[in-house]
Amino acid sequence: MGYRIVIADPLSEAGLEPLRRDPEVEIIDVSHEDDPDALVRALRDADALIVRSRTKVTRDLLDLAPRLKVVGRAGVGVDNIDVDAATERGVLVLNAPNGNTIAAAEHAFALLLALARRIPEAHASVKAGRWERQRFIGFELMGKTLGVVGLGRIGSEVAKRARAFGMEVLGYDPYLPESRARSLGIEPVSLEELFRRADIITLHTPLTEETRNLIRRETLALMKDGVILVNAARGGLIDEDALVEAVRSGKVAGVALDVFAEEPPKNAELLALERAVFTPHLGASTVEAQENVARDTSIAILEALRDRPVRTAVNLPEAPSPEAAELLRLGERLGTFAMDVLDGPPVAVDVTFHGEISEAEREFLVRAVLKGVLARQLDVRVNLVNARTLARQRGLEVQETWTSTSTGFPFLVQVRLRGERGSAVQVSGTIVEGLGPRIVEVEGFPVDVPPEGTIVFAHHVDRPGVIGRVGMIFGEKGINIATMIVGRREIGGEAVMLLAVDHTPDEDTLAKLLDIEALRSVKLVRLG
Ligand SMILES: NC(=O)C1=CN([C@@H]2O[C@H](COP(=O)(O)OP(=O)(O)OC[C@H]3O[C@@H](n4cnc5c(N)ncnc54)[C@H](O)[C@@H]3O)[C@@H](O)[C@H]2O)C=CC1
Ligand SMILES: O=C(O)CCC(=O)C(=O)O
Repeated sequence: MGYRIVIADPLSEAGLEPLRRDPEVEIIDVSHEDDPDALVRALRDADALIVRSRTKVTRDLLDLAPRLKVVGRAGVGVDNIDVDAATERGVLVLNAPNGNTIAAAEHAFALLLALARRIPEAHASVKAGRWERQRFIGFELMGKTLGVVGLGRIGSEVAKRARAFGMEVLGYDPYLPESRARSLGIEPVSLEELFRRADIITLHTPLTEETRNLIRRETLALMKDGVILVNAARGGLIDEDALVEAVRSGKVAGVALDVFAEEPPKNAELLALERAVFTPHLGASTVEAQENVARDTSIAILEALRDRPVRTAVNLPEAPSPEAAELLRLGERLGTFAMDVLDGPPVAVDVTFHGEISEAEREFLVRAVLKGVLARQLDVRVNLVNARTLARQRGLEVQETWTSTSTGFPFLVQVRLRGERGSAVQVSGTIVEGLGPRIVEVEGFPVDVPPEGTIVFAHHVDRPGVIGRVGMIFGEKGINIATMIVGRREIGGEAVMLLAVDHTPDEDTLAKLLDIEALRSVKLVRLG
């Protein structure tokens, strides 16, 4: 089965090489089409969509792509993608966050140096035949204090370069440990202190509700008179009207912008400012960065299409380990098992983890369990991306507990699915080295079965002859029993039976089983 991958925005041809050489991939490149319907037509049977920043991946656009599995952003910011809408539809969103870090950091410096040495104006003057050496007096970076807001990939590279220029570097990032800032030679400070002390402020945060209009009248008022501002992150971080006022009043002595609230910018007052340097969102526009992000996105898209863990997923936590696939299989099958055995619709899932299991593994397992529970009930595609969202939408309560109590297994995942009117099912599993996922407990009875294929699950009373009669019924129907596991707590007491069968028994066979007096209930579990 091939994959149809739509490319909506121009990307580096060299970076697309992993897709071009994959025999299973068909590329539909509409990036140079003038007709806006070309994208709509291409999306009808697309498996993946790759964008840079031009294409807006809206809820409506996603509705036109019923087969879409993944959207790849060849860059960092995903603010051109409606990630919530993608998540609801089970569409994975991924980005390429590492490939353009250096390009963006160097561009922030290019902007700052261009502003400091008045290069754009001086260049224009020379081109116009003038030689105005007295007009273009700049300022040096050495000894100045740079305030870096956002100390992630780009912010920390900017800080490194600033140190090399002999600048003192202050940094503000509420999500980064102070020790990390210090190890980069950055003095961690509050945002207010950064605003008060910095000669030059450069922004490197994503655009979020918290960072929108980070630079506005009130925050500008805190800054030094004659401050310099650089923004190569997102236009929405600055209230442009407030900025225009501050530049006109001299509060801000210069501004260098690569990004604008609206792109291309329409704010004539902003564009008319002197002591300003503007570029048309070029931060990531180097040959190297574009090749990097296109390659990283191509590789990640192929991983996603082949259901392999993706490190740069935006709406899915980072895959926990190379063994993630086994964990996912275990979680999903425990969910399916519980769902198939439960009487009536589920109202709550309690997932209890015992032993050594990381936070990332727990998150993946919970999503996998929910996927197993929900896939039986819903028409819509359920996957790890939308499992939590769908559970919430359907009012399925999810409780997670993690205890360090030893169970004899390195780790154990216990799923308790609760239904209406007090019904409940409990099933636990683990991964056994060399054997893979195993179900090791059902309804409090110890068992040991791989969560595979079709399983007949029965409650019975531990009496002689029951197992023989069950075997006979299957034999008469020509159904081979691959494995039979019986769990009991005491001789002659309540017991459970799990029979892995090679063919799915029909209703008649199940009814015959129920005729056995000692058999209390029989359920068919289909684990795929
Ligand atoms: N001009 C261009 O072409 C490019 C622009 N960008 C922009 O730069 C931004 C940063 O990119 P990276 O450094 O790669 O991202 P990153 O995720 O590595 O770093 C962002 C940092 O901002 C911090 N942050 C979040 N909220 C904050 C707040 N309220 N105050 C202070 N810090 C906060 C985070 O903790 C994180 O450390 C991207 O989100 C994107 O919008 C990225 C690449 C190219
Ligand atoms: O694709 C581009 O050039 C924009 C880069 C960018 O802003 C990002 O990666 O967030």
